[in-house]
Amino acid sequence: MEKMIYLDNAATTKTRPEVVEAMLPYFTEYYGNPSSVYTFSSKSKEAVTKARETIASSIGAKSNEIYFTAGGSEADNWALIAAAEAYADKGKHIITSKIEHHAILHTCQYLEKKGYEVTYLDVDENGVVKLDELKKAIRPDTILISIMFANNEIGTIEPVKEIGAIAREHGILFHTDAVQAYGHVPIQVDEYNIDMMSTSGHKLNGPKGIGFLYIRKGVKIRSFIHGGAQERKRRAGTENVPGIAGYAKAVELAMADMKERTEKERELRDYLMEKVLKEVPFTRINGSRTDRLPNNINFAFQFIEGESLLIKLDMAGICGSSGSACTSGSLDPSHVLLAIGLPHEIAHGSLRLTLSEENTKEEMDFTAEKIREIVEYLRGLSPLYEDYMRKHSR
Ligand SMILES: Cc1ncc(COP(=O)(O)O)c(C=O)c1O
Ligand code: FES
Repeated sequence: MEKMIYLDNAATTKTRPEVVEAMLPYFTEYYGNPSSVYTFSSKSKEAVTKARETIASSIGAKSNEIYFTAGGSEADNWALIAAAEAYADKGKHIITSKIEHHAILHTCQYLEKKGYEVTYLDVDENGVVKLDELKKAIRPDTILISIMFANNEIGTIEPVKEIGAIAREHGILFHTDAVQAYGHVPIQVDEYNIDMMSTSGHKLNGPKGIGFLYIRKGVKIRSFIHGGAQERKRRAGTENVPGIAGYAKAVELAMADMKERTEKERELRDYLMEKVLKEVPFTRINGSRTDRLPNNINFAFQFIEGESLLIKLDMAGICGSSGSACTSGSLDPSHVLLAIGLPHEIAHGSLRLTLSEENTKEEMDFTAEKIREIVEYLRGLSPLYEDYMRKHSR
């Protein structure tokens, strides 16, 4: 393969070699089932115990508040469904936002079919949840508030601390989907009043198919997968020992170098963003310019289709992602871009680039140059652009 420039780290990240290294013994050497009684399996059990400690301490939690899952989607499903069931006697109203990941939105729709009521909060033009709307939405029968820590498309970081405080003040459970934020921004569950939190290993250079749900001690929440007694009887199934060991390694590394890593990403990100904004007319940035994940860029290029841009970028060896949905078989653009008020035609011309510390300035220069060339080319084919230019050149 020719040189590839990977700018889709919000989709998934490269597993660090140290992570793979940490996983290997649990496939071939210490493959015992952690639940078995013989001494041989104590190595696997020990790995899970240690991993739980490492992970718990990264968010200021206790080990027995960490429940391993098969990733972010499972943690989101579990948090919402099990909490809804456990607190149904108090009420059946849930508050979330319009820009959540589908793992939350589709679970909410499922709960609506089961007789729950869900309020989907609006966000402002930067994708920030409106706190006054949140306060107004709270009812005596509200049992759960679920708002993401940071958005996967536009990178906006939500006012989680304020949301947590509001939830606490009203005695309502607060869940946050921190899949995009964990390992990229510091998170302490007590400081933010978080009662439940979902994460996923493959978004912070860990393995795929492993995540955890943090559940604060005292929160009444039922088991989600029924069967054996694993995860304190709340999530049955033989533990994914290599995945868990790898996840803990990824967390350890991510916490150790978070500051330098994200500073480097931010610098490269701002360089690319400014360059493209300067060189490509009719371009805007979607999402907050200040409260934003350090590695996220989301451009909207007027008069073009994000999909065509992506395909052309791919031909140049650049991996990105678009806010458009035609790939998922729908003609609607992303629900996130519509929620921040972008008109359809602009939302269609969006491009998400998410960096890693492995990217270089040369890659940013190459990417900016390709974007400039391709956008110019695509606009040359666009009747809308031609129309606009004709009207405005008179
Ligand atoms: C905000 C958010 N929540 C949940 C998920 C789902 O995580 P997983 O792929 O581990 O199921 C993702 C992944 O894209 C995400 O970005
Ligand atoms: S054509 Fe792809 S989403 Fe619009």
